[in-house]
Amino acid sequence: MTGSGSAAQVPDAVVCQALEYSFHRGRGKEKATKAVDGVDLTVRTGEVFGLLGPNGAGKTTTIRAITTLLPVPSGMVQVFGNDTARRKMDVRRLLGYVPQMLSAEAGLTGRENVSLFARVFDVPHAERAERVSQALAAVDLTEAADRMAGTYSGGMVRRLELAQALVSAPRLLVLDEPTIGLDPIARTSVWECIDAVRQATGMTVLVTTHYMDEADQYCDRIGLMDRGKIRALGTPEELKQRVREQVPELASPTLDDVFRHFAGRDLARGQAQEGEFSDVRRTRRTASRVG
Ligand SMILES: Nc1ncnc2c1ncn2[C@@H]1O[C@H](COP(=O)(O)OP(=O)(O)OP(=O)(O)O)[C@@H](O)[C@H]1O
Repeated sequence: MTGSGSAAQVPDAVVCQALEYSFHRGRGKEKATKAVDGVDLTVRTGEVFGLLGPNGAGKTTTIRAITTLLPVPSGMVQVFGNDTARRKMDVRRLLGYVPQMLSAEAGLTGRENVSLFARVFDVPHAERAERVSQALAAVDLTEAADRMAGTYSGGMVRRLELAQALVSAPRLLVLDEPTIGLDPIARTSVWECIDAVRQATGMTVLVTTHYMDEADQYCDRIGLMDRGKIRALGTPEELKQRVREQVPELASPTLDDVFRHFAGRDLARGQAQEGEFSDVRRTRRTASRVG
């Protein structure tokens, strides 16, 4: 699969074709939830791609398949041309992943946390100290680097987790709800760090979020996901333009209007109806992050 546009021969960062994933439960695994239902998706090399949708839409399941943390029972996923089913370790070497779950250790300093990741990801010993310092500097944690992570604010913890993911110099950074539960200032600083690293390295970023304003401001293209399917895909402006053409009375649609148009319901309603358990789980994750 080659990249689109003029950058021919450069493989796309991610290609998903007809991706499906179901969770089975019950004694005989007879009850199934189809979390991902035929997703076709391309993330172009160098872009910031946002997977946007309410709780339970299937975003996390999709990125867990892309990051090789879930098998792909049906469909195909490639990362920079590597099939995740056949070249799992090659794919993992190309990735940095910041999951929703807390991945920093409170009882270690920021520097120790990042060093741990440098060792796990085989950063050469001779380069390790320098690379750790660079990763901490990239997320503006140089001054706090030798403090215990348990003393960090929620925003600092998220930036520390970014540094952990960046220390192996990934070509693709995958972030699952990177700003969930943060105040607006901390959210902005997380995005500024992501943006600065991307400008400096040309790294591709795949991010899930349900914050429409962030997607609008920071993502080059977005995929609107609901109930396991991609409902619409394009730049924020392209999606708004499609709504303007199809609903002329909406002269200045927001991304919320775009979601409502393509998913047939409000993003907020999707959250309230399907996201209660996720919301509690997420609030707890956030509390443990900050606490
Ligand atoms: N381990 C699991 N076992 C059973 N069902 C699951 C599991 N993980 C997710 N699901 C279900 O799969 C569907 C998609 O969940 P997923 O976490 O991918 O959505 P999401 O868009 O990332 O939402 P959230 O941000 O709330 O995690 C939901 O219906 C969810 O309840």
